[in-house]
Amino acid sequence: MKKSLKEKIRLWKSLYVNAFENATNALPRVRGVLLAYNTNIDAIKYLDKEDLEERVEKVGKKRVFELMENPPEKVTSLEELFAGILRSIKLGKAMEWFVEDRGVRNYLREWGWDELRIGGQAGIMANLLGGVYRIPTIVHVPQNPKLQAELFVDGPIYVPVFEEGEFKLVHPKEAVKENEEELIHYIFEFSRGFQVFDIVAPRENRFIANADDYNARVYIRDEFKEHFNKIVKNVDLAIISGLQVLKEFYEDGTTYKDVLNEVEAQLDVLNERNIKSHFEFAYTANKKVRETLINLLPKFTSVGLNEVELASLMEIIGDEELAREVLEGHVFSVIDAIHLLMDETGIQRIHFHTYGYYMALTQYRGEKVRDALLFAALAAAAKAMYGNLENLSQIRDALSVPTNEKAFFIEEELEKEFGEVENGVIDMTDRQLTFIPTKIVASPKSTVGIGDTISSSAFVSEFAIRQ
Ligand SMILES: Nc1ncnc2c1ncn2[C@@H]1O[C@H](COP(=O)(O)OP(=O)(O)O)[C@@H](O)[C@H]1O
Ligand SMILES: [Mg+2]
Repeated sequence: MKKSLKEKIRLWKSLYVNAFENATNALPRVRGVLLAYNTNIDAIKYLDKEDLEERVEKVGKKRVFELMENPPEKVTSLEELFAGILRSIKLGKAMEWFVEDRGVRNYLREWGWDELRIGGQAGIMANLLGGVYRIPTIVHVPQNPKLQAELFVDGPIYVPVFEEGEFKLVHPKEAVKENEEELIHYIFEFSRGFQVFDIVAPRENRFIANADDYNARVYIRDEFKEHFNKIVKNVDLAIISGLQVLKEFYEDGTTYKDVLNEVEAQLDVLNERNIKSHFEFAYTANKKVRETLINLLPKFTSVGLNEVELASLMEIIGDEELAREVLEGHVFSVIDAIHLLMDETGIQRIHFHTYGYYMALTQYRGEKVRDALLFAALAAAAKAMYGNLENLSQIRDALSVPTNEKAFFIEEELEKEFGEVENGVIDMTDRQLTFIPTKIVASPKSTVGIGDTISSSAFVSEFAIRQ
C-alpha cells in the first residue's frame, strides 16, 4: 500500500537515527585506513569588490577583460590571473587554472588569504577519518612543510617516517620538513550577486589558482614507494584519490602510465593483503587517462562518483545518449550506467552521489550498505552546515535537517519498476541496489570537500558495520 508523505518522512527519520547509531558504534572497529595521494594547502580568500577592482585596474583592465573572453586556461601573468577570477565570477562557474609563473605565485602569497585549510582529497579525508571518527589514519603527504602540517587536526593521523632504518608512524606535525615546498591552492570564493565592475555573479562559486607542482603530477614520496608493504601493515582499508589531474605526457618524457604503473603495484600489495580499497573519482579531463582509470577499477573494491563523472565514463564504455541522460539526471539511466560500469570492471561496489539522493550497487547484500549511505548523508549535511567538521555531535545535529522529499518520488518510480523496495534496499538477485533520499542544507556554509566526506564516510562505515 502506498505510504503517505508523512509516513515516509517518519520512516526515513527513524532509518536515519538507526544508521547514525549503527555507524558510530561501528567506527571504532576499523584498525586503520590508508589515504593517498593528494594533500595540499587550501588558501581561501573571500573576494572583496574594492580590493579586486583596484588590483585589476593596476595590472590593466582592458587586457584583463580581453583575456576574460579568450581564456588561456592557465596563468602565466597577473593579467591572466585576474582574467580567470573575473571569468569565473561572470559565469558563476567553478574554474581551476594552474599557475606556472613564479612571480604570480609570489604575488598570490603576498595577497594572502582569509583562511587556511587542509586540502586535497587525502588531506581532507584524513582530518575527517582521523580527527572526527578517531580512526587511525595514515596519510600520504607529497611535501610536509610546517604551514601544511599544522592544518592537520590532533588525533590519530600519521605519516610514515624512516629513520636509521627504523619505521615509525608519527603525526605530520612531528615530521615537518622545513625545506619542503608549500603546495598552495588559492581558492577565491564569491557569493551569488557578487559584483565587480559591471560583472555580477549569477551564482556562488570559486576560482582556484593552483600553485602546486607536486599533486599536479601525482608525486609519490620515496618512502611510499620503497616501504609500502610496511606502511599498510596496520590498515584494513585504503582510499585512493587525486589521479584525475594526470596528463597524457609530461615535458620530461614521462607519461601518466608511469604513475599508474606505480599505483597498480600498490593496489596489488593491497589486494594480496585483503585490504579493501576505494577509488574516489573526480572529473578527469583527459580521455586516455580516464580510460586507463576504468581499466584500473577491477583492482579496487569500491568506487565513488557523481553524475558528471559517471556520464564521462559512459562516453567511453556506454554511448553519448546514455551519457547525456545521466547528466540530465534520469534515474533509470543512472542505474543502467552503474550496472554497465560493474559489468565492465567487475568492481564489487559502486557508490553514486548526486544532489538529493545516493545510490549504491553492490555484489553483496545487506542493510549495512543503506546505513552507511545514510550516515554519509548526515556527514555531508553537517559538512555543508558547519563548513568544517570537528566532532560526531555535529553529525548528529544533521538528523534535524529535513530529508529531501523530492527523492520520495524517485523512490516511488523505483517501486513501480522493481516491485519491492525494502526501506531503500532492492534485491536484484545477483546484485543489490540501495537508494536513499539525502538531507539538503538550504544555505550551505561551504561546499568544498562534501563529495569526499560522503564517499569516505560511506565506505569506512559500511565495512565497519557488522551484520
Ligand atoms: N547543500 C547541500 N546539502 C547537502 N549535500 C550537498 C549540498 N550541496 C552538495 N551536496 C552533496 O555534495 C556532493 C558533491 O560531491 P561532488 O560532486 O563529488 O563534489 P566534490 O567532490 O567536489 O565535493 C553532491 O553530489 C551532493 O550530494
Ligand atoms: Mg567528488
